[in-house]
Amino acid sequence: MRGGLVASARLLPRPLVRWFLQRRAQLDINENMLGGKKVKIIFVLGGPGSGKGTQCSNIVEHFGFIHLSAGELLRAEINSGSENGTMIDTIIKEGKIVPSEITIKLLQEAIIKGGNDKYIIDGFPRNEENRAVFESVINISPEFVLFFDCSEEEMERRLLGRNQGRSDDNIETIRKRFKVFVESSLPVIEYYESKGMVKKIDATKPAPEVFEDDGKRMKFTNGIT
Ligand SMILES: Nc1ncnc2c1ncn2[C@@H]1O[C@H](COP(=O)(O)OP(=O)(O)OP(=O)(O)O)[C@@H](O)[C@H]1O
Ligand SMILES: O=c1ccn([C@@H]2O[C@H](COP(=O)(O)O)[C@@H](O)[C@H]2O)c(=O)[nH]1
Ligand SMILES: [Mg+2]
Repeated sequence: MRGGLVASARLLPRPLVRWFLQRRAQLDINENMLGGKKVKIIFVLGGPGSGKGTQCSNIVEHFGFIHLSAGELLRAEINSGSENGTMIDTIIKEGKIVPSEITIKLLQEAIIKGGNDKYIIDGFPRNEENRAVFESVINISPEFVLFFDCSEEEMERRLLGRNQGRSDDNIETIRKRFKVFVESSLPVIEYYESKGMVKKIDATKPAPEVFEDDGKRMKFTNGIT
């Protein structure tokens, strides 16, 4: 295990540290191994409405990754009638961030179930605690991080026009999500930037151009096969 566990443990309440340590033991997690599989992970970050989900579908279609959207997993958890459903629903409507142990457990289970070794994780980690816990306790580092850079004006326009019945696609929640993105999620991107792991994508352009970018689609996978 890398030294990061000590740092991330300091960020966490004691019962949470205990919970994660038990899970590590149960799942026999080693460096970039989960459930006996060696996995490669790309994180996809960017503001609400920057087009992460849209481009992840393209990446799946063209490059054979499994797409895991943390937000979709949380919405599925609400719809499953789970005991945490009401709490997750309230947090999403407030544009806040769900506790790490809930999101990471859902991601872990999805990776273990997934019949693949390449995962593109969309919308996670959302804050420094998410990042530190995932990397140190789950012990998987991303190969790199895609950052979808888009203006708030354009993201707001897209979200208000999304029309998929999401409870957070309203102007009050959108404004709260922008604030949370700047205060909590940008520091995660800055952390990876300081390690030279971020590929910045100009996400303001129309969707086909974001993916094609003069035919350089491979920027999305950095040659991972
Ligand atoms: N490049 C683009 N230009 C215009 N509209 C776009 C573009 N990319 C995505 N959209 C549209 O904007 C809306 C938001 O896109 P998408 O759901 O992919 O964003 P997201 O980053 O996953 O958002 P969230 O964080 O809220 O899940 C959708 O209606 C989508 O069709
Ligand atoms: O890691 C995560 C991912 C998402 N959330 C909550 O869900 C909503 C919607 O997420 P999308 O990625 O935009 O679908 C987000 O605003 C958070 O409230 C989370 O808490 N943690
Ligand atoms: Mg999305």
